[in-house]
Amino acid sequence: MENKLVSSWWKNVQSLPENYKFPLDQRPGEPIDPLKHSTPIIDLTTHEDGGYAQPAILEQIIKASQDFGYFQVINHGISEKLLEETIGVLKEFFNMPAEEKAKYYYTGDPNSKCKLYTSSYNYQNEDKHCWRDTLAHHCHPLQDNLPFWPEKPTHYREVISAYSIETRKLITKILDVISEGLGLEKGYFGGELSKVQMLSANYYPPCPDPNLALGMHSHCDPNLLTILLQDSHVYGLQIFKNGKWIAVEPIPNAFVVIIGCQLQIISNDRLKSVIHRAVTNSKETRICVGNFVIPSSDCHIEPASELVKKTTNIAAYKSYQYKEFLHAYEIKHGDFEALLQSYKL
Ligand SMILES: O=C(O)CCC(=O)C(=O)O
Ligand SMILES: [Fe+2]
Repeated sequence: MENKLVSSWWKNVQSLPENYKFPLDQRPGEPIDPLKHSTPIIDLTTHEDGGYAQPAILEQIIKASQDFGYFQVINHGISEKLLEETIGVLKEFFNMPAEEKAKYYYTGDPNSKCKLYTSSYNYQNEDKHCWRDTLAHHCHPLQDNLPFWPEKPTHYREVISAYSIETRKLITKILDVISEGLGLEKGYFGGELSKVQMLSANYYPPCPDPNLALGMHSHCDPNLLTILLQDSHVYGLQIFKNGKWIAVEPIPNAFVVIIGCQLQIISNDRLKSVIHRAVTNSKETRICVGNFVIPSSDCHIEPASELVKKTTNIAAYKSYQYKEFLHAYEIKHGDFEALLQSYKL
């Protein structure tokens, strides 16, 4: 079972196995160079009193979330050391011997609290596999979830605890700016809307033929908001805009913030959920650590009534429970437009 993990066998192959070669229409192709494109980068430097150094932050975040559905944040307050340790301990995890990783291998048990899998949860039924392994577990509340995390590498729990606490603070800060920008009360996205926090770390080893393979399929994130920590210099993330794939420049120590489907719906289409994917490269391993803020499964979701009242007065989406949306997402997540359409009023 454990030998399926690409992190355990990629060094033994010279060419890409057939079941990793995607059909022509799904192959990566040449993305648009990010440097020819205005990537939204937002500086979160704060004054001593906690206020932002740049007064325009609110408008910048809302504009980037409207126009792109994603942005990058720099000077966010999380130490470089912690970010390096986080990437480092995850690299160590995926580089452990196959027998050690086998303890966490996902066997299809939906109750397992720490899942290590390759390509997707649906490996058995896939026609083609993605060139990646993923380690996923919940991280909030910390004390309830920590006992299920990997015990090795020995400093995994210490580093990832600190990382989870710091990223939750940053996410809360960003969500507070978004709520203010949308004219909603402070803390609007707290409580049930952001009850769950999940870490999902992706490991993409060097791929023998990156032109034929994919690291992660094109998708939108079904949750509220995601922040991604990328390896400091390895390209891989791409976003889809105006019919084209654009590479997202890896900026050292920055986070990529991705607007999830729930934020698009709650904001009544003011903010956009971005379609994105990951490609591979032949030279370097890439790690991308995702932190997903997720509503509780019973949480009722609908366009925020205060926002609807202040704007069009017409809610674009019906109300539903988050678990219903997630179920629909699992069935048709490749077709983002159809998914959102099915919730339109
Ligand atoms: O590896 C990446 O850059 C993409 C990760 C991602 O989109 C996800 O985990 O949902
Ligand atoms: Fe994603």
